[in-house]
Amino acid sequence: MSAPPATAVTTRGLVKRFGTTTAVDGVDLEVRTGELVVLLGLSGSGKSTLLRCLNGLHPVTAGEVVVDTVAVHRARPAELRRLRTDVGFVFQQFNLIGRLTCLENVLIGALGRVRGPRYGLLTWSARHKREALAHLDRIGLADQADQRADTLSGGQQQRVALARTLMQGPRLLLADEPVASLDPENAGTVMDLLLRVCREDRLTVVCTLHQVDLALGWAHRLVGLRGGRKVLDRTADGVSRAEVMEVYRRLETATGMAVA
Ligand SMILES: Nc1ncnc2c1ncn2[C@@H]1O[C@H](COP(=O)(O)OP(=O)(O)OP(=O)(O)O)[C@@H](O)[C@H]1O
Repeated sequence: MSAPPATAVTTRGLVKRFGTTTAVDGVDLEVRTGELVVLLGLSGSGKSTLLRCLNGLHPVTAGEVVVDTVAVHRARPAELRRLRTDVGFVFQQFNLIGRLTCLENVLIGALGRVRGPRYGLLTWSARHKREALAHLDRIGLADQADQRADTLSGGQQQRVALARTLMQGPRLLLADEPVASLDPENAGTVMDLLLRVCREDRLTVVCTLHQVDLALGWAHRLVGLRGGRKVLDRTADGVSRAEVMEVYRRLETATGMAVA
């Protein structure tokens, strides 16, 4: 891809329905290149669905999604496959292959960039191995390169998962509750790393979180969803906690009952 445009992600009137459930309801969003945007909202407010619409994991029902210069909402399967090598995805559950070493797991991130399959460490070039080691070094786990992934702590596994995603060479990184299963210290370490790749690589990060304090501490911008609609879109600078907590105000139904 050529030089990235200043806007990394644009959605216009994005709607995603599952049967009769409207998960995302007319969301307009602009994410600038190099920004760390956190999506907040109650469980079921549409955060994960919105994230998955950005790389075409969920086809959209209506509206537009543009990532870099790719119109995701009308992309053909081959175009979507190409896009997904430019868009990394970090999941809550790490999804490492436990019996493989950390280095082998990170190398998997490069599969989209090489021709043909790879079976084991010996089939990777020295250049790829050096690159994978450099990513492990960056996340502070170079000395664990030869250790089986399933022997690491949750926090360490999530860092390896991040290194694997960086190995992909993405421009956009989508992270779906990347710290939900981590203790506060490890959660902070992972958020630090996400912010660092934003700053140093000008990588754009869109991340869902449940912890408002982490969002306030690390995000450049906060986007709040309620019932699939965008109800907050503010730079984190100067935003008050009370303002953010409004996102979590329960929806009032016609009968006065509170629902999420
Ligand atoms: N694959 C699916 N099929 C049917 N309904 C879905 C599907 N994925 C999400 N939904 C529904 O869409 C709505 C939004 O869900 P989504 O997972 O995006 O919310 P969320 O804000 O990410 O929630 P959480 O914080 O619990 O992960 C919910 O009502 C959910 O049940």
